[in-house]
Amino acid sequence: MESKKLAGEKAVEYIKDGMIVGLGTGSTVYWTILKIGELIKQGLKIHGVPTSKDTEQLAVKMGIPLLNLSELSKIDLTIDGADEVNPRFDLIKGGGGALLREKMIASISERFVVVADETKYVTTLGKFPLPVEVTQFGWEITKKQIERMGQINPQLRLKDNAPYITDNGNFILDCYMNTIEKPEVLSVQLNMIPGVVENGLFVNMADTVIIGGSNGEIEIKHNTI
Ligand SMILES: O=C[C@H](O)[C@H](O)[C@H](O)COP(=O)(O)O
Repeated sequence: MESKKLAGEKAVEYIKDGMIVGLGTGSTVYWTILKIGELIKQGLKIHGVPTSKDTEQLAVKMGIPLLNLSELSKIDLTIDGADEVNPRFDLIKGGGGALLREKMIASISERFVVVADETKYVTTLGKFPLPVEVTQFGWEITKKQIERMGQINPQLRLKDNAPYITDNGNFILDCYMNTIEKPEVLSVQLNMIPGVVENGLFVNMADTVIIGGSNGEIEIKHNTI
């Protein structure tokens, strides 16, 4: 928790007065949102755009004024967590089920800052099962089509013994693979399957990655690729 807090709180240094800030989802960016709440009490003026219903609730609780994505054409800065990050600034996201809104918001952000603890930084993506958001309608067929791609084992995500339902009313297939050699290829292939709404690969989208270490140190990596 301490390394998540380190990374999460550090990210507020990228926020400037007047910015529109995309607010990610999860237990690392949680610390960013709490810190933003404190700064707002001290006079910081920003607007947030939440990437999930959970984040919306937390942001409201912290007194962060919010904007709706549909009112905007761009976002100054988005801060979000990740399940895995590789040295090419590719990410796996969606462990908390928020991948679609997160990707939509990151895609219109001028700067995308990722906060993570050191366990998330890996040489090759894929140990963490890749979340793929699919329509409820015909999800079994979508699952079969993903299986047919080979070396992928998609499993319907469950919560309390029932299918997990995203904020967008869809299901999630967690795809077990072990290694993802070419995230840029896999991402396109998955999104071409009818019934796939979005996948959790964020290919070279991060501009900055802030990594919190268990030794209390913070490492900041800037994307120059
Ligand atoms: O859907 C959830 C998001 O992609 C999260 O940002 C990701 O799962 C990382 O979450 P955490 O910081 O809790 O590990």
